[in-house]
Amino acid sequence: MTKLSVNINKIATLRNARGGETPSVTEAAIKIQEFGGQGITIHPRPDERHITRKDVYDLKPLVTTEFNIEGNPHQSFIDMVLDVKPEQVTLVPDADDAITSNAGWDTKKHQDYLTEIIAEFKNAGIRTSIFLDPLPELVEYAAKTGADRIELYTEAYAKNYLSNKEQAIKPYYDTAVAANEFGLGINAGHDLSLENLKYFADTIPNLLEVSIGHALISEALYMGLENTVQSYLKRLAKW
Ligand SMILES: CC(=O)[C@@H](O)[C@H](O)COP(=O)(O)O
Ligand SMILES: NCC(=O)COP(=O)(O)O
Repeated sequence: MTKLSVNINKIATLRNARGGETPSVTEAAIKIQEFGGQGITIHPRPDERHITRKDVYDLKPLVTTEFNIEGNPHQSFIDMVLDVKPEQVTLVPDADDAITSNAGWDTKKHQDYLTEIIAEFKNAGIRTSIFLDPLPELVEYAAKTGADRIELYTEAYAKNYLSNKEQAIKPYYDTAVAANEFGLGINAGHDLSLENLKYFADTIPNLLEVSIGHALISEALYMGLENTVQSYLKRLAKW
């Protein structure tokens, strides 16, 4: 079964546009879980452009499904995650000024660095996942860091899905096969949508979780949040 973790960064983006509490990030998390969402993902960035440190702490007691915190492991991020203790931390190597995440880790080059950080999270009982481009040759080094999972960075798949979905998914399939061989769990995310999700979930072997935000919150403007969450769950259902 592939779990749906809803990324609520965009709820915070909208809230921050007016500086008040509307729409409420905590209420969104509660509702998404009521509607069937199986996890809540956030990506607190150092400039707090959407999710703030306060949000992270406010959300912790309200996330009764699976709390996934994404981010570049600067010391302040590491300290916050160790303090909050979510179920999962996803390490993403994005520059502070990046508009959004735009690359996975070079796990060969950063193997020692990642190994050290991952050990800290593992000692605290937090599952670890490494954001990774669909490059099978990097999987071996991801496994050597001690990470529990990889998160496949799906922007390229989403971009090329409509023109040639078989070609678009090939590197992801190959990377997933390698991850299965090395005993790594597989998550995926970035630009997944109602349109491109089903083929991805049906093709990738042992896909454990997808985290989806931008498209889901955009689609919810027209379809409503409950209907949208449930439509995603249907795309992930195997029957
Ligand atoms: C790790 C990743 O792929 C992200 O999609 C990310 O969490 C989105 O961040 P923004 O919402 O800041 O674009
Ligand atoms: N890890 C990916 C994520 O949380 C959401 O990415 P997106 O759907 O906002 O592109």
